Amino acid sequence: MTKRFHLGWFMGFSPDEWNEPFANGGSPWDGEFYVDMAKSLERACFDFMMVEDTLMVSEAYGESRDVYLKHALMAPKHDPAPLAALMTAATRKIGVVITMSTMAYAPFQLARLASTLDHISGGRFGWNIVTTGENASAQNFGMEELPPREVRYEMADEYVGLVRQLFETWEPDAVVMDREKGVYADASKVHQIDFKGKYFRSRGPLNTVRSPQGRPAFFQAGGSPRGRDFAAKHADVVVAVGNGVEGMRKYREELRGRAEKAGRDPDDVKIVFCITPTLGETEQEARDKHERMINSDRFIEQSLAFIAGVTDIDFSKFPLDEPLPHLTTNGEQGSLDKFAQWGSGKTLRQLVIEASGGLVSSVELIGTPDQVAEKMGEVMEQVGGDGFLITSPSLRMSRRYIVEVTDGLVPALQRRGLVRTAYATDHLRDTIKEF
Ligand SMILES: Cc1cc2nc3c(=O)[nH]c(=O)nc-3n(C[C@H](O)[C@H](O)[C@H](O)COP(=O)(O)O)c2cc1C
Repeated sequence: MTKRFHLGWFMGFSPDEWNEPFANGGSPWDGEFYVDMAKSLERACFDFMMVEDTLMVSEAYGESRDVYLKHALMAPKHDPAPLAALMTAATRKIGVVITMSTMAYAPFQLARLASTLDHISGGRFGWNIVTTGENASAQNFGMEELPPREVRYEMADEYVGLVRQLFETWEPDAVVMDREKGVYADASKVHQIDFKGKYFRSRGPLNTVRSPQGRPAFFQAGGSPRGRDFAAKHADVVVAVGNGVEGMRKYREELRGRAEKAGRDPDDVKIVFCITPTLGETEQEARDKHERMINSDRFIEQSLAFIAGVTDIDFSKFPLDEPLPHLTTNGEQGSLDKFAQWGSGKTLRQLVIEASGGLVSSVELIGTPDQVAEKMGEVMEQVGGDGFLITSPSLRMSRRYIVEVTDGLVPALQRRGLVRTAYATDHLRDTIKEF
């Protein structure tokens, strides 16, 4: 039997497509657009959707907010937690994962919110653990600048240790609702933790009932060696942008090795790779679409502003037709490395065109649904697993693109036995572990 792989979708509570011929409106703030999307993805049996998040209006490109606001790039971006509640209320099986930064929430507050959302979703909630990589975000939370990556992950390790303990403060049978004795919860089964770490303290217990999954599914995207160790230690699902098939295979092997060193069964850590398929009724139509996108006026500016936003490097300073000098960042080094192709001698313009649409594609997938499905199957076989995280090539969602995937690509994958055709379990962590 063909080995199946997992499908997730990566999106943000950001403006949907607003100025293209098949735009939807650009003001999805009541959540309805994304609720519809969640229903469509559930119909297509996606394992989960993951809502990204950042906490600033960037000024990284050209030291100004202008480009970001002009293109609605990385801002506006609304809070994913209430959206998660709406999306799960409208669905029954699909997992909903939101990004919350260890910099932004007090551990108790995050544990409480995650527990509440796990209840509302009936056990389908996931937390994408990020440490935040931009100074502008840190400054919104009262810091002068972002702590160095090593410190951020040291803090995050302690943070996750603490919230894990908070999730355990209510034993599974703590709520007894004994009418005769008039007891709602058995106090002997609700525990204080008195956590005193280097960075965080919390007394506990949590004031929410133990959630259906006990704790949410943990997602993470470690790119640096330190980040990968963190992912290998904590994550149920690691999301990554691979550098071609070989890069994906190596990343997965390496991460599984780290998980084993951390004392985990590597099969308990699923690795899913970002892709941005471009689909058409014919291969030529798909290629034309792709060409139109990369040759549009705004493409280069948007791509550079995006990579500037996640690396805190001002890409407006570099000439477009010369190679980049070697650069490092306290932000997303992995995204920078993938984008810059160090040593290739390529000009900045060539790099942008090759990154083709948001820097988040692990392999190029352009063609008819059948062609792309076939290639996805081949790639997964070579990589070894465990799935893909789809996002749109323009990083904007449109109903048209969602339908191309749910009614074109997914059925083509299902016909090949490569993805699920039904949900077997109710909880997100079980869905992820099913294969
Ligand atoms: C697919 C993917 C999604 C990510 N989503 C977010 C996000 O929503 N918010 C955020 O602050 N960082 C996000 N990141 C950044 C990661 O959390 C991480 O910082 C990055 O991969 C670099 O790794 P490092 O922290 O080990 O340097 C994402 C990364 C990837 C690859």
